[in-house]
Amino acid sequence: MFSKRFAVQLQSCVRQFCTTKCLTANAQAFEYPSVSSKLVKELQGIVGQSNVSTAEAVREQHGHDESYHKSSPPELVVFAENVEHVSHVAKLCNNNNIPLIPFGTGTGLEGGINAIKGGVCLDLNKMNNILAVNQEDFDCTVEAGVSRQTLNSYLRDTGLVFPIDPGADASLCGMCATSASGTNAVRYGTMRENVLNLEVVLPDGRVFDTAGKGRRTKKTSAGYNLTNLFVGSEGTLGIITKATLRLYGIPECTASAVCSFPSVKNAVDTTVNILQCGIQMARIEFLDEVAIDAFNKYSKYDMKVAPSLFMEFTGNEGTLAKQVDLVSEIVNMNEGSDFKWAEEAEEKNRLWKARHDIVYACMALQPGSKPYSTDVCVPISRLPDVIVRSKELIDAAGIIGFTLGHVGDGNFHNLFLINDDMPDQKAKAIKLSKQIAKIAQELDGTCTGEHGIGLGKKELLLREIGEEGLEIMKQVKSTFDPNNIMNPGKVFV
Ligand SMILES: Cc1cc2c(cc1C)N(C[C@H](O)[C@H](O)[C@H](O)COP(=O)(O)OP(=O)(O)OC[C@H]1O[C@@H](n3cnc4c(N)ncnc43)[C@H](O)[C@@H]1O)c1[nH]c(=O)[nH]c(=O)c1N2
Ligand SMILES: CCCCCCC(=O)C(=O)O
Ligand SMILES: [Mn+2]
Repeated sequence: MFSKRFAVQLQSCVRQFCTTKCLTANAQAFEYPSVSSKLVKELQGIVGQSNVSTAEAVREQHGHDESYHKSSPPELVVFAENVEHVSHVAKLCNNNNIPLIPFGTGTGLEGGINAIKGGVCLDLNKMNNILAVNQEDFDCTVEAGVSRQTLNSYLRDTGLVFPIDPGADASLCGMCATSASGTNAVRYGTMRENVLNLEVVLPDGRVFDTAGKGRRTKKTSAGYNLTNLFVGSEGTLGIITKATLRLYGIPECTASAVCSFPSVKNAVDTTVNILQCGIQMARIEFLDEVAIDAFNKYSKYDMKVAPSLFMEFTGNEGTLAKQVDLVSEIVNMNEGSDFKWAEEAEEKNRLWKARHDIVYACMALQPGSKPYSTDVCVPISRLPDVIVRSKELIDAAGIIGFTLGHVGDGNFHNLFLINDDMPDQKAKAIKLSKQIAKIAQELDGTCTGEHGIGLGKKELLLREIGEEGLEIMKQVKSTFDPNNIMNPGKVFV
């Protein structure tokens, strides 16, 4: 008798053989079988007919995120309503060797959802219940489709907030999957520091909780950190169906300010000085003069067109005043000027919304274009060097590039606008972003602080962690996903 394990291995060899044959016969074919009409019927049997769509418009909508990557629609889209749906769909795809791509809200910036190997897109938006808010314990549990703004609206009267804030209203489990962050990370950390537990469905249909069922402690030393294995896994290991997240009390007082500098270096040096003095900031964001120009035009501001810092201070009345005085001194020391304060809640919200809208502000300067953005992160002392060098490279390439970022974390972006009619511009953007990522890596940094690897940074991941590191990651993947059906073609070269 064959053991079950041997049978699985044999099945996998047969598949590989068939795949090779299929590819030789037809260079256009995916390395996976197409979804058959029998499988469509079986999927309909699991989730109901109305939750399976092969309509072109629906497939197209699920074939790309907000990045420049060419759209690759899945063969069909399945809408899951509960974890049982997810489990049965995963198992069926796994048994038939069909690629399965989890879909949050499609706001990713690295082509994470593009179905480059065909298969089934699993849309989780219908799983949109907020399952628990434990006010005394500062945590909550949400289903996969709940977005960060929906959660924060729900929390409005509790005095609590979930602070991780990518510019888009992304799904919270999508944010887990990309290890997202945003302007608040300098104070609250990224998704990695704020996820207490995840419910995950593996490709074979097994459902498990990464920290153990119902666990929601701030600390744990119990075994391997499976929670953080899934944070940043970009849909390549399993489907995250629930997340238990940390919440925070809304600070008693906040104040926001902007100020301008004569050069990029002055602005970035200011950031480094503030952090080196141990001043706890809630936000320190940088926008260069090119980005400020777009910001003014799109959001109707009249800031000086110069490298600028956007800051937020939090505390009580006493501590806030002290922090503000210290920061003002550091800003003056670095020749900063034009301090403008936003004190009313409405004005503060307008300022930070405008900051979050910056991608759209830049895109409005060249309608019809797509954003191509870098996302490097370096140790804070290296930040002035890498930002100045990236801007020099952009100027030398003769392309418009916007520079901005979460400089309080050593994380920043250069944004280039890409248009199909401008292949030259695209080639320059690709070359520049590789150069900038390599500079960051040489300065002990990473090619992605928060957007992930997706399709565009696979080579850079190899460069960053080396052959051995990548091989170990692949071994981890094959433990969870031996048939390589979970979001194939992403993350790994
Ligand atoms: C204007 C604007 C501004 C920003 C950003 C985007 C845009 C359009 N982003 C990027 C984006 O919002 C971020 O990557 C989100 O985490 C993506 O969440 P979605 O739900 O949209 O995931 P989306 O559906 O795009 O999927 C992203 C990846 O996660 C996987 N995935 C999604 N849901 C999953 C699940 N439940 N289980 C397993 N895998 C899943 C997908 O398969 C894919 O690989 C960002 N980001 C950031 O970190 N900081 C920022 O400041 C910004 N700013
Ligand atoms: C130049 C900006 C592109 C960055 C994309 C969005 C983002 O992460 C942000 O911080 O804004
Ligand atoms: Mn960002």
